[in-house]
Amino acid sequence: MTITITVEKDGYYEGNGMRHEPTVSLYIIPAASKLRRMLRDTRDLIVCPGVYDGLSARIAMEVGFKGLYMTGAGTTASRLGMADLGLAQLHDMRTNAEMIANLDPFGPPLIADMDHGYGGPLMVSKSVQQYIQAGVAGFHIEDQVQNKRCGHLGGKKVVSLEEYMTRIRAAKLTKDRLHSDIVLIARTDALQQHGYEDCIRRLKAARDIGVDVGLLEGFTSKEQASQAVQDLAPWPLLLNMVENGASPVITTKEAEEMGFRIMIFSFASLAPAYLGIRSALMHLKTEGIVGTPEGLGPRKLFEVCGLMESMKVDTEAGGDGFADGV
Ligand SMILES: C[C@](O)(C(=O)O)[C@H](CC(=O)O)C(=O)O
Repeated sequence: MTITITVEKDGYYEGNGMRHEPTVSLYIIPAASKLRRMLRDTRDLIVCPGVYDGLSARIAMEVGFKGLYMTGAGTTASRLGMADLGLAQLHDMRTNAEMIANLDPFGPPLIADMDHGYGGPLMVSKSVQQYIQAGVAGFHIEDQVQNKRCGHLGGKKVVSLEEYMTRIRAAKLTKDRLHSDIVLIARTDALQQHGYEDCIRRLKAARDIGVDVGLLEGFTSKEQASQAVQDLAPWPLLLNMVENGASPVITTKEAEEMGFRIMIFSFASLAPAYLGIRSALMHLKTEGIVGTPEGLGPRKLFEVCGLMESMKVDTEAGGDGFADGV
């Protein structure tokens, strides 16, 4: 059966000879659909810097990245002041992701860390539903045990393939039930404990359930990274580049040549923030002044955070809050 739908200029559409009111916005493309289309319609590597709060996300958008990645390590460090040891819960992760994903409705899609899904299949389902409702475009879910840790630390443990697949199935079923385009990314941390072949087995099992993208965490060599792309082709793979972590340094150019489709840089904002803040505070301690470069006053920082757009909204609505500027 062929259904022809004609969308009219006013957004109404015709179907079965009748005019229908649009039930979905024709103007804002959901971030999940945007990301899905980027994966499907281009061959480009989608580069997503890791962001962990509103300011780091705003900076990444100012620089013009086409995608963003919300790091769980960064979220845990900035919201809880703790190390990436499975301490952030669904609430911490979802509220952070929701804020970042909604900073600019026309902005870059956000891929978010979902750790192990925060529990059994029921919790995974709840997590997926909340990420969808938060406007997250894609997320990765892994096979580490509940007492998880950063993928670039030693001593990681993973659950059995069977248990991991219950998480994956719960995620896929929830996505389908909610008719969401959210991009599912299966991550395996099994390399340390079980070796490369087991990782490929786990990722293939996730792929066969209908997961969109694979992530093998903690490659130990460039050859291994390249091999994984070939072993799983044409299934798209995501590369997590953590400089000074467990893996060799791989640039975006090299990742693109290897055939990766998405690349995240988990510590892209967190490490420079540590260096920048520490150096400024050391200066304050020793010199009695922060020493902020000229031009970097409150106004500049607020501009990065949408000052002009906010003023426009008020003025267009007839408000006089900014009649005399700021
Ligand atoms: C990708 C990751 O899950 C993250 O939280 O950003 C971390 C990054 C890290 O802690 O090195 C991970 O790789 O486990």
